[in-house]
Amino acid sequence: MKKLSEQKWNDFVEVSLLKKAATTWIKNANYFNIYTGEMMEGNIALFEDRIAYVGGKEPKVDESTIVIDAADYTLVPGYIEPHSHPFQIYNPLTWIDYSLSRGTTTMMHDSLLFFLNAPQEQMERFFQDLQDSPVKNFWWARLDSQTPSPELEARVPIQRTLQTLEHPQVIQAGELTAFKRMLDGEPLLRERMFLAYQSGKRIEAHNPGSSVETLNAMMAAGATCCHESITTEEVMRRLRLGLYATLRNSSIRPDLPELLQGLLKLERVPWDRLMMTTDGSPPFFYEQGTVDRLIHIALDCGVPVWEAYRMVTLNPAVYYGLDPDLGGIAPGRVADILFLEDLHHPTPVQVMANGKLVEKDRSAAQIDWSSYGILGVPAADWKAEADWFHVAAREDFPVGEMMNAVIIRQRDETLPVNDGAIDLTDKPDYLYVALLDRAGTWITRGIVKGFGNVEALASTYTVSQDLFVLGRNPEEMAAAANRVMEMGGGICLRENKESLFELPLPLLGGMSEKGMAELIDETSQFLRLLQERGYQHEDPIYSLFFFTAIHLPVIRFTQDGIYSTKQNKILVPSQRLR
Ligand SMILES: Nc1ncnc2[nH]cnc12
Repeated sequence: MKKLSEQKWNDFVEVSLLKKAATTWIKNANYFNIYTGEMMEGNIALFEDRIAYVGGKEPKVDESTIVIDAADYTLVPGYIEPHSHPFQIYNPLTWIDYSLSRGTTTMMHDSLLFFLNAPQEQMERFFQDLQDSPVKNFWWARLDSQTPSPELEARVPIQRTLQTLEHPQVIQAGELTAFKRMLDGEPLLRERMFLAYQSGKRIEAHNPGSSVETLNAMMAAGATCCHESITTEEVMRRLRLGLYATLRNSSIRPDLPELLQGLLKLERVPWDRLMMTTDGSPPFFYEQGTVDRLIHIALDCGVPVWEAYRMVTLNPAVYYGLDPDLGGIAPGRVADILFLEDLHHPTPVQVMANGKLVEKDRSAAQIDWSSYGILGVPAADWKAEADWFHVAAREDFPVGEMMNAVIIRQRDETLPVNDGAIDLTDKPDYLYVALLDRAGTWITRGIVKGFGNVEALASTYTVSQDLFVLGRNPEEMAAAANRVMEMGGGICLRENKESLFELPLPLLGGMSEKGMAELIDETSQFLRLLQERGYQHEDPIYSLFFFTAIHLPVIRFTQDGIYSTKQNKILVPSQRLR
């Protein structure tokens, strides 16, 4: 956090001594003391963006002091999202803006999108320019790309990891999804992890299902927190070893209620080592709120009020070493203050960030994304054709069977054949799928079971940044792929020879510039359309995103072909298109 100049610091101390006029006076304040769990009454005096005084006395005022009567409200500190992926259809600006409207005043963001797409200088300039935002934005240094694409991976040289770790806005390293490769001794990952360890910054692990032994090794390597618990036992396993645990409620892992109910059965809950996150869900998931919804859920589960608020304010501030500046309504802290109806309604009526009331209905700033290296999808000089999507027959084809939205198991099957190609006519729950690069030079073809019954769906929204196409009708799959490229990236669902749904994603083929409200409507419609066509998992948007991610088991679609994470090998190779 920025420090005050000596002059400002002196003025600040004078305001706190009640000798110099406050710039803002919040009077009749009923505020929640996050340090003690007490409701307090009194006055809050600000000097510019900071809280100078909290107590029973009235501050000194002058004609320029802004006076806010808070008698009708309960005040709590601004919320902290400790684990944000700011690029899931929304872009960092629209995501930050929406989160702010729901009370989040500090965010820790994944920088993956910049790592993979923007040069270091442009990424750092973006970090810098975002400092004018009312939200305090911090970043993570990504240690692995999750992508099987060697070209993308090559954009994160070791020097870059080091430079990023040294950046003052970068508060942690991780999340390390490739933990197994790191523990197995893969030199590049070991080297990056060592840099993270040496930096002294927090290191976010990503260890689903890991044993005590694996967690031991992760902690020896430097990990300090993990957000991957899906049972109460896994939460406790982390806490017992001394890790912080972040409880997750996301579109693909809406685990929070169960985790909390399990914790509440324990004799003693180490609440101060817990945080909560929404883990970068797509827009439709945020209709009822972001961090504010996490508090709602916690209160509904019977979590004591103090603990529910602490997990998204003081605890993350302490964990990240920011508590002298953030996480409470207290002298010296940044004036991030939420005006609530009462503690049982965590969605704020009014948000104050950096000592200023946030205008309602403000729209996110417009910026020239290209100046930060965030470009569109280049126009295609190729057209997909139906026969690109015919899958050559073979015995025991490794069909990918979706176990949930993102976990795909291998199911070897000999499928019906017509003219040398797999014929799914009598297999309504199966789809042809293909991954091709945006330049139309290679293609990986496969079969997926359990996504539903769609004629054609194409998406540039993928971790590997290629084009993923799936469906039952190769003609229409070609049309959907071509349409998505014509749109300059996005998602297109086709049926009966027309587009049923189109979502242009002009930023890298993965993000929109539209505001959150619009994106909530559009992605809700997409979810509904797919559910009507038999999609039974939680989130088709994450399904599309993660078909190409290699940190999830088992069948993944990559540039080299259909890949098994279990066998660590290509099962069906890709083919050149031209
Ligand atoms: N590992 C991950 N990478 C990118 N986005 C994510 N959203 C949730 N988990 C993610």
